[in-house]
Amino acid sequence: CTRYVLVKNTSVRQGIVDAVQRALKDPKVTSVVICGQNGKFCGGADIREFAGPMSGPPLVPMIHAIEAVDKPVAAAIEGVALGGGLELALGCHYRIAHSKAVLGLPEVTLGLLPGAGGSQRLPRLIGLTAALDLITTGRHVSAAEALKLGILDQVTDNNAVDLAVEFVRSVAGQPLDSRRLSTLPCPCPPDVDSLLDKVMSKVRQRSRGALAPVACVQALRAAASLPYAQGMEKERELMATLFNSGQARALQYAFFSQRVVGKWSLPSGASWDNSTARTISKAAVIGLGTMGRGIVVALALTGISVVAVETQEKQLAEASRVVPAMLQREAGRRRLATPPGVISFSSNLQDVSEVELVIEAVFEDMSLKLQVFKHLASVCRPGTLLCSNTSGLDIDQLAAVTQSPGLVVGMHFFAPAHVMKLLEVVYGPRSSPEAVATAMQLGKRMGKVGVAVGNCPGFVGNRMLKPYLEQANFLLEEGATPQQVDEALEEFGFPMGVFRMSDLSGLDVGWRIRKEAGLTGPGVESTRTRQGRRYSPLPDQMCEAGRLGQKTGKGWYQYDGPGGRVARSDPWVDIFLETYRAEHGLVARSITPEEILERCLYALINEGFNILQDAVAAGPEDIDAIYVFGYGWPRHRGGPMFHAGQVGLGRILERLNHHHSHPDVPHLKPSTLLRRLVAAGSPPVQKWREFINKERVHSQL
Ligand SMILES: C[C@H](O)[C@H](C)C(=O)SCCNC(=O)CCNC(=O)[C@H](O)C(C)(C)COP(=O)([O-])OP(=O)([O-])OC[C@H]1O[C@@H](n2cnc3c(N)ncnc32)[C@H](O)[C@@H]1OP(=O)([O-])[O-]
Repeated sequence: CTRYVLVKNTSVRQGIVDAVQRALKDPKVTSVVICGQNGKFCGGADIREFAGPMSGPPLVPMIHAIEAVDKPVAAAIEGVALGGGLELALGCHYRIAHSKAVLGLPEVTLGLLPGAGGSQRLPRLIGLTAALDLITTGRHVSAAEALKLGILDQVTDNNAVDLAVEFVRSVAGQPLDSRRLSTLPCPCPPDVDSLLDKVMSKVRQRSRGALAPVACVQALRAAASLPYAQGMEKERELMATLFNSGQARALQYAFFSQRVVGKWSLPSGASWDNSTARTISKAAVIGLGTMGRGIVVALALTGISVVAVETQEKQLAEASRVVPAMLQREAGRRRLATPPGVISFSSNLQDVSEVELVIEAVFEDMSLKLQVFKHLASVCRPGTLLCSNTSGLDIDQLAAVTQSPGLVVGMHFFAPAHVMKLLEVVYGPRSSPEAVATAMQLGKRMGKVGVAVGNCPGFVGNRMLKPYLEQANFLLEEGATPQQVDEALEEFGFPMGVFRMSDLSGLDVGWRIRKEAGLTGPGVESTRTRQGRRYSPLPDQMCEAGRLGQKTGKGWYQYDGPGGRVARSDPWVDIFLETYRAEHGLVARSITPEEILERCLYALINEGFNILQDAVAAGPEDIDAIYVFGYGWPRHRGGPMFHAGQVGLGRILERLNHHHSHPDVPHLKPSTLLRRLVAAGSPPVQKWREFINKERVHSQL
């Protein structure tokens, strides 16, 4: 028996072909074990190879060659068997794994489908129903689940390679026909067509407009209805369609962006690889409203002990009841490796004197936050990191009231804080690299996608949201309905349009921010130009009419009472808009979905370019990760900045100029950076960082 250690990408394929050939020719070899290196079987194809021509032997015939071998071949799976890695294992006659191994066919998350026979072999092994679940979701399964499903033959806590060697020796000489998956029928339920139709409508609904999940179902339909060879032809056709699609490129960009943002850097030169993070074991959360409770749970899930402080007795009593249940539910769902941290509840800020990090999550009111930070500065021991969950207020102003401004950063969570993956880590000019590194590391421990961003009103996500919402409101003034705007955005791929989203989060959230900014409220003149910019008072008037969204049963839509979830159009809103337009002499015009997307999305993208220009985000990947993980941007479109590259920067610039030139559609003045990139020939999004850094060096010279 010969062990062949393999590594990923072209050299893997060549190595396997050579090894199998040698094994076949060598009469002393009775059986073969294929294993990985350094405790990792194979993570699948090298995604970086997709951009260029594939070299080396193709995967499909290589796996067929293995399956056809007349000596038993076992895959010894440690670490991961994902994508092409699992497809390789499915071509083997047996599969043995370590109990900690993870398996899956995640191609759909990259805009692809299992293109090396996985869509045809897996359903023949575990049945159509189970294969539909794994392939259309791309989810990973543990070794235990894989054993239960029938993917694995044995699982061990000991050395999987040794067990595979012993096992495959024991079956040497036995017939292999029943082990060659491509020769087996595909086990299907009696109502196979209705199952496939049901799954097809589910995947279409789950990620609207995404191509890969639909193709996965089509490939599995082929597995269920065609002979293997024809099924493989169908898989090849579908893969060819997906491989060069914009969605595949967008999803592969999103895969790498999620990792790029972890390699953060600050304008000061501090970065992930030259800064030291402090490991936190005791933390505190101040303010136990919805966000504070979620943050307490997110921290405790990492094993950190948490002091949860709320000065309002009623709020504290409710949190003391609700939070443990939230923690128990979430801990059960995640099968934690370490037990959750202990949570203690208190109404006394003095009780945070021994913690290493505090996250303030009180009401979004600067005077209140300043009070809390002043108090914390006097209570906490020196060296304690003080973080704020503010969604856009000035971090540096908070830092200024403490003795150690270097230890103040923003940790902006997104509701629900224990579920949403995005975390904006906001550094002020005085934030130390240690504070940023510690917050980023803590975010990673919480399973978040942490993005380091600069301190400005709204930081990155909410700063871009502002012009996006403005344009949506302007479109209502000009003749659109909330349904039309939402439908255009949902057709683009957002799970919820902007007005449905406002109803969900509550119209009063934005109203409070605009009042805090002096844009509306008692004593502010109700004109359509405020602070020098066109302003739409529509949302304010909705709030003044008590229409706050789902919480009041009425907002841009109507619901079955307060807390209702099902949005229905409301004639009251149509009359409200008609009356408003008449009052202001506005004549409604018909507005196309294309204009809605241009006005909303290009306004958002343009602000993204301004953010890059201001160095508030280090690169387009940071902005795209923020929008994919925090704002529902469809992942199969990569993110706003990636999308801009796909539309064409010249086109974006031309449309912004077109709309900006219209006297009644201001604020779409193209960003200088956008203009510079177009003038430089519109480099691909992966090159923008270089361009920005080079520009910055020139501008400082
Ligand atoms: C024919 C076939 O049908 C089709 C066509 C395919 O097979 S398509 C491909 C299918 N395979 C996948 O989808 C697996 C994708 N990878 C993962 O899920 C995870 O990586 C991991 C395996 C579970 C490990 O997680 P990790 O947390 O320990 O490390 P990491 O931080 O994620 O990754 C560590 C480093 O490795 C890089 N990396 C990981 N997987 C990669 C891949 N498949 N290709 C290229 N680079 C990869 C990653 O960018 C990072 O780089 P850098 O930032 O260090 O420069």
